[in-house]
Amino acid sequence: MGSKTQISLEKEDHKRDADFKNALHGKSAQATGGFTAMLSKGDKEAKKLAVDEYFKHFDKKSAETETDADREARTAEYATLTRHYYNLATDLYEYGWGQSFHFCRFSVGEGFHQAIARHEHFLAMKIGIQPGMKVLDVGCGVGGPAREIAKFTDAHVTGLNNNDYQIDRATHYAFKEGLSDQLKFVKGDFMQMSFPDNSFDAVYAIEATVHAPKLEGVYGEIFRVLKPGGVFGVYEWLMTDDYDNNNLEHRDIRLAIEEGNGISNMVPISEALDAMKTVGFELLQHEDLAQRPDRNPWYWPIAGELGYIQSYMDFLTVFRMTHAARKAVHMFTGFLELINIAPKGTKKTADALAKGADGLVAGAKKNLFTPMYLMVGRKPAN
Ligand SMILES: CC(C)=CCC[C@@H](C)[C@H]1CC[C@H]2C3=C(CC[C@]12C)[C@@]1(C)CC[C@H](O)C[C@@H]1CC3
Repeated sequence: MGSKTQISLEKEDHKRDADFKNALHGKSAQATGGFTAMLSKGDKEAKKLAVDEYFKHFDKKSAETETDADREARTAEYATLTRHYYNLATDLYEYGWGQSFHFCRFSVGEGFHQAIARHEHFLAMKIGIQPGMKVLDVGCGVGGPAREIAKFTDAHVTGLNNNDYQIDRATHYAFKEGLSDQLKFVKGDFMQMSFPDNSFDAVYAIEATVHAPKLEGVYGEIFRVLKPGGVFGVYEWLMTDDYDNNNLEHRDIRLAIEEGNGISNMVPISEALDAMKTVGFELLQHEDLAQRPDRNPWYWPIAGELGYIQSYMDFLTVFRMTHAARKAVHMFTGFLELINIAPKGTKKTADALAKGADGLVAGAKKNLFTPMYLMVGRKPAN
């Protein structure tokens, strides 16, 4: 299951990606919410291409029949796979979850958005962000965490992202919140960053580096751009020690998580720890936060277990994640495709996300998977 093979990097082409974003998303990056954005897309052919490019890696594949070559084909195209995944999934994420694309712990009585923000503050605190620092957010999504951390710490945050549409969304939200002076969003592959050596005071990554074809590659780049003495903190998606690659049910769960979440190859905790040390970090802390004895488990919103709701406001947020609401989205998107309002592939994407969510819940309940393995590492001072 570990990835011992050497990975070659995908050649970047920023013009091709920007042209594709314009064709697929048109002006929808300025739309108010995820659902409105979903319905105001551009070229239907571009959508078909994104769907084909993404699902070619998963269609007709199963844990039973999958070969090493299938996995290698996915990791070889890690950047294209992830870029197209987010071309397809971003609007649904915003509609169903919000603008911070990550899970979190929940304390007693805490509302959904408050818990999400606290998870971000916790990481900012762990890496010691101070006012005025230059901080890098690796895989910044539409910038929810970067905005929260900029407001919370008064630092300057640069978000790095491989998806042009998400960069447009992030830039739009930062402008709307009057944060343009504190935030900047940059296009790029985190396996081959364009930043000079030693350019950031601190770096964080929230549930993003799982998209890397090899953790050593992305952690190595983070180590390079971090100033000596600077600290890196990450919430990593990993398979736990209970995961057994010889168990078909376990492999089924891992593949469902990978397909529903744009991941080419998810690795065990040991591989992440080794990668941190190999690239040179002095490991200050590592802990699976999913193992803390919280009354409400991290996965409860996507499990649709409404009994865990802690405030009336959360009902509206979490209702969208229940099986009933997912089914409604499935039927509605199917209908919109039929009458030619939504481009083909919208329903297929919604279904893959729902299947991925079931995989996440099954993985969590069987303790095979964690989305919040915290690692904090320091780059030694010269
Ligand atoms: C993909 C990675 C590495 C991180 C994203 C974590 C979460 C924000 C997403 C994982 C599964 C997603 C689903 C949705 C929103 C975003 C996630 C929780 C939906 C609830 C969006 C609305 C759809 O109808 C159902 C989705 C299920 C999965």
